[in-house]
Amino acid sequence: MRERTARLGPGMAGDRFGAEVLEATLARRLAQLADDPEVPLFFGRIDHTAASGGETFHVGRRHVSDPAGDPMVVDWRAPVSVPFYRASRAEPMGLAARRRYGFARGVLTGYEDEAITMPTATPPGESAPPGITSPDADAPAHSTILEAEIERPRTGPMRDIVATIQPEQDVIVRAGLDRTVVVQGAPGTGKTAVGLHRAAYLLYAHREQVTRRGMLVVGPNRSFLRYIRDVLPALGEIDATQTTVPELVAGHGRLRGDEPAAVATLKGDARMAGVLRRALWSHLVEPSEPLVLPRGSRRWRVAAHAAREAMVQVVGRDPRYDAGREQLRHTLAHRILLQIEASGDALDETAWDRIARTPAVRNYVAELWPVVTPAKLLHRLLSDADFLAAAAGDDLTAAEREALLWDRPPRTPGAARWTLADLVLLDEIADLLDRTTPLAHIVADEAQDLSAMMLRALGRRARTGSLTVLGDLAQATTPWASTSWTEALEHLGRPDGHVEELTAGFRVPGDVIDFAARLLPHVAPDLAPPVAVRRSRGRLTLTTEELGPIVAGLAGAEGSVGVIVPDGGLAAARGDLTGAGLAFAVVGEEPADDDVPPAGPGGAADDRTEFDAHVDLVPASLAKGLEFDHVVVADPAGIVAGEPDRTTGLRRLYVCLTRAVTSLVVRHDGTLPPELGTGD
Ligand SMILES: Nc1ncnc2c1ncn2[C@@H]1O[C@H](COP(=O)(O)OP(=O)(O)OP(=O)(O)O)[C@@H](O)[C@H]1O
Repeated sequence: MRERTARLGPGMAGDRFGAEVLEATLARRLAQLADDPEVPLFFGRIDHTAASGGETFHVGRRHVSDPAGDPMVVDWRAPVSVPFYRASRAEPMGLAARRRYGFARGVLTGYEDEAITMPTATPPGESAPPGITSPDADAPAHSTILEAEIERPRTGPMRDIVATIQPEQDVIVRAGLDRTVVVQGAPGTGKTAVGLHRAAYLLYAHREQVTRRGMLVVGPNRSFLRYIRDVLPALGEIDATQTTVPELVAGHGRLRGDEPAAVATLKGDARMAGVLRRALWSHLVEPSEPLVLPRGSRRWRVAAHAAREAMVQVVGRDPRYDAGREQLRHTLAHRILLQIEASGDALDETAWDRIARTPAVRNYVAELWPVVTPAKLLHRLLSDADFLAAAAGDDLTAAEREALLWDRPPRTPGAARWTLADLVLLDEIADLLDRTTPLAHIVADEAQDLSAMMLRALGRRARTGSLTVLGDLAQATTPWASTSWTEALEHLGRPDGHVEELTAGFRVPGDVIDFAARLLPHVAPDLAPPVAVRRSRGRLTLTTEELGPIVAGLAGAEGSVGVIVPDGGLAAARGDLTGAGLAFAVVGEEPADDDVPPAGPGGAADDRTEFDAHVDLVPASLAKGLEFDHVVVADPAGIVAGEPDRTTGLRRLYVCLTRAVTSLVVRHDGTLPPELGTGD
């Protein structure tokens, strides 16, 4: 398929422009077909029963056809592939058997067959088809290939799970484009994986619409986006934009300021939406003078009361603020037009618009419906106590208004040191002025950490589309975090969205879960820990040994190593690891050239990420969403103390303790947070 595409050179096009367009299309197509030789094209096969047509399909990452154009591998997202993921002996979906292939670095290492339907079709005296083990109807299907995939030592950045998506995950992945879904799940239950596979599914199932209108994947920070960035391209999808909330609102101004958590929380409160709306619409001025339009020798007028009536009429249509101004100009122009026509003047069809554009109409309307910019409005709101009080009405207390006001207001909006919460407010104002262009779908990861106003910013970008919202309320570590998904759905403007829960833990082994779950009653009493599906119970070690030797002891381990430290302890830990002669990368810092090997065959130097290093040093605030084969959590008490309050601190620690796939070492100075209950 690649060769065929490459042969279709741009020479086929008629003219130069056509050639350029074709070249761009071919380059895209080639990029989509580009393959990692280590990633096999198929991973499964389904055999239908004779009664269901008896056909056999290989299932793979993408559709592959032979030179004659006949399908050799069907795309995992095609409807025909659904039984591969969902068929069971209880519900065979027409399958006789399912085959799973095992690969190691692109080399086929084995396969296993699972009989789905009892081979009743096999006539007596004949044996089952070769390779198909006779089913024991009562035994749960066990797959060593699936188990090996789950147990495999983790290295490098996140990989896709396309070969082993579980039935309950598949239901979410294939939810329709019109459905907004919240996925609540304990650490390691596959939320991120499911969200990315849903993105890939929607890009496939609604290709034209989703590519045209856009797909956005929103993650908590840049290093997390580097961690997941290979997953969609490995599934053949290069058309999703991966971003963070700060990047999403960066167009409104430069992020330059910081502020107390209480103020940021207040600015993130949903009540601010009403305050901004009232502040904006309070700019309308009641007309006191008539509109006078000189035309030739005559002067046409719209009386002040009639102009007022026109304004009320326009406002009643609930337009965006800027569109309302245009509508008012046209409504007033229409009134003049009627007068001119009544006087017997014949007007052509452009007259209405021409009148609306005259300086007299423009200037008159500009007085009544003044131009407002987001920055000017927010600057005034945060500087002018009376203006804020009027806009706030009963929504904010006097103390809250006091907290919102700047101590030393910048002289101009341009001089304001906007904080992240401010930029999100500017985004809300921009949408009140002019409708934000919506996208087809948004996947929002770690969404529990978003404020109501941030959720609104995402919701308006999916106004005519839908969202996949991923998160875990127990891992909320921002002061403005959600405490309920029902409320979050309200803020997203999707009260009808569904909340699904994933409970099977694919990452964290049993002993490590049991340890981390001691924190749950303190951080999220209503939530249960994941149920580990890993067979290995994992290794858990509590120690007071020095950090350098601990990590040195793991340097020869097969999988990746993550050393999680309090943000404030990063410099010291860096010294410890360097002192122990270890090579490592730091999460959040773009790696230097010689820190990590090139990323895969043909990977350019700037393709490397910190996750290509064997050992990663991780500030606790960036641990969320990541996983490592071996994890060392240094100074748990320091991690808890690094947060503004104890609950947030314990949640941060819960996040850090749940990053390990194989082993967890907790390194402390002799005292552990009492909530870990290690006193016994
Ligand atoms: N069906 C599956 N088959 C194999 N591996 C899976 C499956 N589902 C999830 N995993 C693996 O489990 C690990 C955790 O997945 P993921 O990071 O998506 O979980 P999460 O719920 O987002 O975790 P967190 O709450 O910590 O962010 C990953 O290594 C992922 O590949």
